[in-house]
Amino acid sequence: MSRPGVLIGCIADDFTGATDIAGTLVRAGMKTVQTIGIPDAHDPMIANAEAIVVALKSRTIAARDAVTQSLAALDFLRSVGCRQIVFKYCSTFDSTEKGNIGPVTEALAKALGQKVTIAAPSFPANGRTVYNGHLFVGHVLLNESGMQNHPLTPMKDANLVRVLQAQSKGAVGLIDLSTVLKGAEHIRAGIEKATAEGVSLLVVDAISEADLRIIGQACRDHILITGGSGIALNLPDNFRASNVLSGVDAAVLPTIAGKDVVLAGSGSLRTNLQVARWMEAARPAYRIDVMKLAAGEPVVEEAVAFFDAHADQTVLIYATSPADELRHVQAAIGAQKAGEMVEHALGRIAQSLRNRGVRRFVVAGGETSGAVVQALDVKGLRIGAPIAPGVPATVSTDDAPLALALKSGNFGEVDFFEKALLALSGGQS
Ligand SMILES: Nc1ncnc2c1ncn2[C@@H]1O[C@H](COP(=O)(O)OP(=O)(O)O)[C@@H](O)[C@H]1O
Ligand SMILES: O=C(O)[C@@H](O)C(=O)COP(=O)(O)O
Repeated sequence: MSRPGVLIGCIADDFTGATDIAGTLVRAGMKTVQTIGIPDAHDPMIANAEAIVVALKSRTIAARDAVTQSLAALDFLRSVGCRQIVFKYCSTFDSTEKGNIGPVTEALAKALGQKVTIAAPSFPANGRTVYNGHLFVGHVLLNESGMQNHPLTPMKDANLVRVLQAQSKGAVGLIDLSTVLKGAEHIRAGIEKATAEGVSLLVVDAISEADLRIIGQACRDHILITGGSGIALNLPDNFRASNVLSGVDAAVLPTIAGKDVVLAGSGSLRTNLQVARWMEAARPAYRIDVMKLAAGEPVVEEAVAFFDAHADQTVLIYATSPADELRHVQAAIGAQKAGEMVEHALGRIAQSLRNRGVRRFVVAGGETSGAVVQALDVKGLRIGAPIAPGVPATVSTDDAPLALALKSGNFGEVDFFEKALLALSGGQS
């Protein structure tokens, strides 16, 4: 069988989200490459890919910039022949008050000539489900899950129809669970009916992977699909059904020798627990004091000196702090500015540590991962086996490869850092 070319192209609005969906496609048996930004169409790293995930850092930037970047990613993906496009955003629908999920979806749909587009953020493996248009995290509504305190994208409303409507020009509707449970034909009929009524965006309920599978089947012919990584789990099946996948084992990565480090810039509840667990085990940890950073003190140099002083151990360098401390810092400095300062500092620290022989990086936080990966000048990632749901091991595609675990703030069990370090060093996680 001749190589069918790239089948699925994803545009991810942050870097951990990108590795999440890339890992999902790999698990589903597709040879997948994650690019950091938009590569050249002839870049050798994408030569044998069946799926390409373009990682953007567009979740919290101005909506018009997010649209421009996403359309450029779309142009690239179409130029290499992608047959289906997935716009991947967060399973907790992270967005600022002014976007960007609505504007980017509408711009992509317009460019692709698609009248109605689904929004399916549900990710049951990580406890994110959508019921009657409301997003739950575990047993609680999104706005009670800790996400209401997110440093950059506080989510204060769990009603996704309302949230998406506030960001969109077109009308937003709902395909509810009772329709999903009746099967793909009923979902298609529901989509057709909504389209006839002038709806152009449809939040779709899903509380299980089985629901997502049916939705994937129902939207087999949609050239654009949007959602979390859960929706991608079954998309490869649509291509498998037409016998165009190579079937090669997609997840074998080389082991990367060198030192390692954990960098945490997420403010999420789960990362706070993971940091606490590290300290309970009395492992070395350096806390980035954001007020000192803002005052121009040499925090980056201190963090690097801390690393040097613990040469025979793995260190954690973190800015992660509980919600009340975060609020205090944000009130003093401003949320956006504080976030940028922390990201910049962690990026510089990552550069210095690479110069000291660090080759394996565990990074917590989506924006944080974006900053670190860009500072390390990584251009692409090969995707390996999962360390936790939504977090695969990865190895950069360059000549001096780095091993990276890019973790969404809220993903992973409390011992994730240990597991990730083990997985990146070639051990079993
Ligand atoms: N102590 C802190 N004070 C202010 N901002 C912080 C602090 N710690 C982290 N941040 C910022 O909060 C943001 C966290 O976002 P992100 O890395 O995407 O984490 P998550 O994956 O949990 O969303 C980043 O911009 C980061 O720089
Ligand atoms: O869908 C998800 O939950 C993740 O893939 C994701 O996008 C993570 O974003 P951050 O929590 O900002 O890392």
